[in-house]
Amino acid sequence: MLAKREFTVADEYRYNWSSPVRWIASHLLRYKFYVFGFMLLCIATNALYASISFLTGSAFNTILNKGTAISQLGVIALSLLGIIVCQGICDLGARLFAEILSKRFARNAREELYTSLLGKSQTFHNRQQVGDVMARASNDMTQLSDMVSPAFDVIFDSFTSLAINVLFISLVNPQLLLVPGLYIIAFFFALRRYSRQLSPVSDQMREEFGKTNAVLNEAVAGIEVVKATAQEKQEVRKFITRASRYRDFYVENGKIQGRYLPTLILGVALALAFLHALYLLSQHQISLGALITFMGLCTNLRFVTFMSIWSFGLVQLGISGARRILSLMKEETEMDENAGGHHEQMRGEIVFDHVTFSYGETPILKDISFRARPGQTVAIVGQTGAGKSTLTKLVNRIYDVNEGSVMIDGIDVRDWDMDGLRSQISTIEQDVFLFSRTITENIGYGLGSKADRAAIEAAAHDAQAHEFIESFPHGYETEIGERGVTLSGGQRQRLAIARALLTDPRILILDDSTSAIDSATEDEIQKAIRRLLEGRTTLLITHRLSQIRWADSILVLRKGELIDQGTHEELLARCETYRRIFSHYDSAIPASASSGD
Ligand SMILES: Nc1ncnc2c1ncn2[C@@H]1O[C@H](COP(=O)(O)OP(=O)(O)OP(=O)(O)O)[C@@H](O)[C@H]1O
Repeated sequence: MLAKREFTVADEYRYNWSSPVRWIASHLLRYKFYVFGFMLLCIATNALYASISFLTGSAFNTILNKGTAISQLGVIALSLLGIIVCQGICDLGARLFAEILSKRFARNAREELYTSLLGKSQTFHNRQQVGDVMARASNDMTQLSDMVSPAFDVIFDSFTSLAINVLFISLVNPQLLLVPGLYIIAFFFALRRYSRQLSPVSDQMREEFGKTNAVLNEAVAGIEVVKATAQEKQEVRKFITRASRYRDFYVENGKIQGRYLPTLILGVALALAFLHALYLLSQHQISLGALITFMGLCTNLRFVTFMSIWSFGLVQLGISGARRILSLMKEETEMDENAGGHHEQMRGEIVFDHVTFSYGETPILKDISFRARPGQTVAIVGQTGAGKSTLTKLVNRIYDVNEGSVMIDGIDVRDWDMDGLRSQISTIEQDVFLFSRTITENIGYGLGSKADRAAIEAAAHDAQAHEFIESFPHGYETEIGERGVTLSGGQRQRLAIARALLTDPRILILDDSTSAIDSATEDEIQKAIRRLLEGRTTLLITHRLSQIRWADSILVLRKGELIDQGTHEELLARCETYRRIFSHYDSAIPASASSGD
């Protein structure tokens, strides 16, 4: 388990992460009853199956032994029937237990990965390709499930069958063990070589599959750009290149399977075993019935031989999948939920004390210091790329500072309980994210199941969203398309404002929040925003002059440095950069909006 996580689930089951195999074992051993039940049922199935050959041999001996009564044959036939029925029941139980184990394993591993991803920092998620993460969460998970059932199931079953058949052969006549013994030694060496050859190819296959998925995911997510720039051919080429690499490893995998030696060795072994048994028969060391039993038991060795080709292939793919899932979960994350940290109702004072921050090598924010008192609105202005959005992301710890500190109510944000901190800060970003759920669920998202319908409608009213929501045929129950594509930019932002109003945060971060709203609704939106800001400390990034003017204080950023701060009038009077930005914003504002300022 990782030392740092942003999110944990109460009473979480701890699995062993020290290696992929141990991780798999710890998942399976969570259900010991099913694991041992499966093993016992497999052993019973195989013992019963092997005894069929035994009884067939005794039937031959009975027939050849002229003095015996026909009733003895009847007893053997009835015993065979009973054995077959019992074997069928045990077989059914073993398969059922294996299936239960496989599905529970996949379900628990999915849950573990999902929880782990939710607990990772934003920096971690910035590093990942969504398509690759999805491939791990879906396809690699399926490989895990297939590895347990049918692969493990068949492997355990076939190796139990091997052991029991060998045991039964030794009961017929220990001398008969010679050829099967030599075969088993050769089989194990060949199998070890096969697994070693297969392992790197399986790893590469899973890796290539993830990359192919990432290319596909990116093209589908950016389909508008692909179409608008007529780059379908380029995307197809990229995809084919990736898919061909995956195919090459798939073919390589097939070649290794094709070179699987034990099937050939088994053919030779069966012929030698027959010769050996004939020799022993000619020496009167075994009966004809024993020879038939022996050959029946030898033929059962085919099962383990043939099944190993694909079952070991599936196991290798499962282990490769487990390795990829585990490596994602084990990747260190920078932040911790800090459970037990400072947690109380915020007043809303924000202090930046000599803050320096960088995403990589180059500092994006340099030595920033300012104070926002509770309830104040602080606007942040600066050219594009100056670091305005980055600065706001340090307040709710999307990222942590490199130097200096960000304090809320006098406590460093790193000492706050993560949940307590984030639940009292709301952000409305430039690119509002909505879930493909109903409007009610989207507005109530920040409160989870606690949101009631009346409060949601009141928030929508205040955000000037009620009217357009009601105009939809399903009103508040309208399903929003993925990422909110079925709504206009302005509608998305009003839903975001409603969401923020509902959570009633002490601190609000508004990042260019009204830029997509047309001038006709501008006045109403201004009202909604004023209501939203009332009594909350707000960090405001906007191109709206009217909003900048309301601000109690304005920070002027240039290339990550805070070059001045003060009120609109103060800055107009003394800050050349502010005047320049201000004149730029002014000209960017439509005439109707400007006149309202
Ligand atoms: N996740 C990230 N990883 C690496 N660099 C980033 C990341 N996000 C932003 N940057 C870089 O940080 C710098 C500041 O970006 P930021 O988004 O804070 O600027 P901004 O002032 O808000 O710009 P805009 O007004 O265009 O939104 C930019 O140079 C940008 O390239």
